[in-house]
Amino acid sequence: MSPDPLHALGWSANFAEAAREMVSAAPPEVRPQLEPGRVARTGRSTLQVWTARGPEEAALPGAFRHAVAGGQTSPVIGDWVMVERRAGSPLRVVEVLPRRTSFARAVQGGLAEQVIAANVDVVFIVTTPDLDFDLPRLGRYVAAVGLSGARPVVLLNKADAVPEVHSLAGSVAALAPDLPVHAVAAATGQGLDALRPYFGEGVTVALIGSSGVGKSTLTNRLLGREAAATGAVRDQDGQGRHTTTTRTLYRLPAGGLLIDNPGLRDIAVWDGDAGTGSSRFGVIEELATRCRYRGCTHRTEPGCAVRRAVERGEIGAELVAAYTGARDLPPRRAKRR
Ligand SMILES: Nc1nc2c(ncn2[C@@H]2O[C@H](COP(=O)(O)OP(=O)(O)OP(=O)(O)O)[C@@H](O)[C@H]2O)c(=O)[nH]1
Ligand SMILES: [Zn+2]
Repeated sequence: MSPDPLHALGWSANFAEAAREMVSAAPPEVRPQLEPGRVARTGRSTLQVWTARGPEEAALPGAFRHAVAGGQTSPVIGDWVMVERRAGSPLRVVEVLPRRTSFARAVQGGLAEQVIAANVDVVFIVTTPDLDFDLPRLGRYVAAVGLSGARPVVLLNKADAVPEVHSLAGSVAALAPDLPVHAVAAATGQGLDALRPYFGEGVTVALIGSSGVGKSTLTNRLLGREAAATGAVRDQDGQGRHTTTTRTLYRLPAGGLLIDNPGLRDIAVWDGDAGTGSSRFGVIEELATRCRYRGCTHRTEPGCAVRRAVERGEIGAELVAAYTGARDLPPRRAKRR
């Protein structure tokens, strides 16, 4: 298998290492049947995965669907999974490789987390001054994106129709150090050339922003085709508030990948918990599923995946301190998994 098609999909050394470990832990007769693929679309019992051969359907065994605490991680869009290819049977998902970044939102009133997208490198936070523009809230989204592990970039859209776009760029850029801000008009293409450099080979970009800011228009512009239904279409077919219903990973003609996902794109789902609640800790909770002990406090236990991530510089020690401080419960006896 040539590695090149995978690199174009975002494959990197970390994933390769995790895949090697996984393969070497498998029974010898199974090893040659295992290969990686990237989740481009999720369904209930099947996924679309992109392997070195191209887009393929893969079966999702039940263990992934009824994932409970301590069970198998359920694949989400953007995940790298290992699939088993056996002659005469359909491709089958075997394992989800550790995520480099993950977006989660609180569900069940903050009691649980749902990961929406994985392995996103850059998030375009799309906003426009003609809608409910709120600088402090934008600042919270920027911070939340940073904590997820992705790089935040703000797009002030509708520059053709809303002149305030230009006067606001300065105050938006001041929200965080080195925060890129671009004034664009998705409808006319104005300013979009400045976005091309983000779409390097294998780089995954996701879009978030309130309804009506122009995410679908931007997606179509970047893809050069009508992939996502825009507001105008929605008004005609009279469907619900959001027109984009499939969770889709797109490949851009010039390289790079774009996730336009209804669960991710509406920043309202982050509201309220983006600054202080559990969503900023999604990365840690994801890592914690790989700690050796269930109930690991991420302080002194051996085999702690959270501390290992800090040591590797993958997450900040301050975030972990905030997290462990947030749940400073009486010590529980750690249970070996
Ligand atoms: N003037 C102007 N209008 C734009 C621009 N981009 C989008 N629009 C319009 O804004 C409306 C909403 O655009 P969409 O692309 O559907 O917005 P969306 O963010 O995908 O909205 P949801 O699907 O509801 O989340 C449409 O009528 C677009 O034509 C722009 O750059 N300039
Ligand atoms: Zn731990």
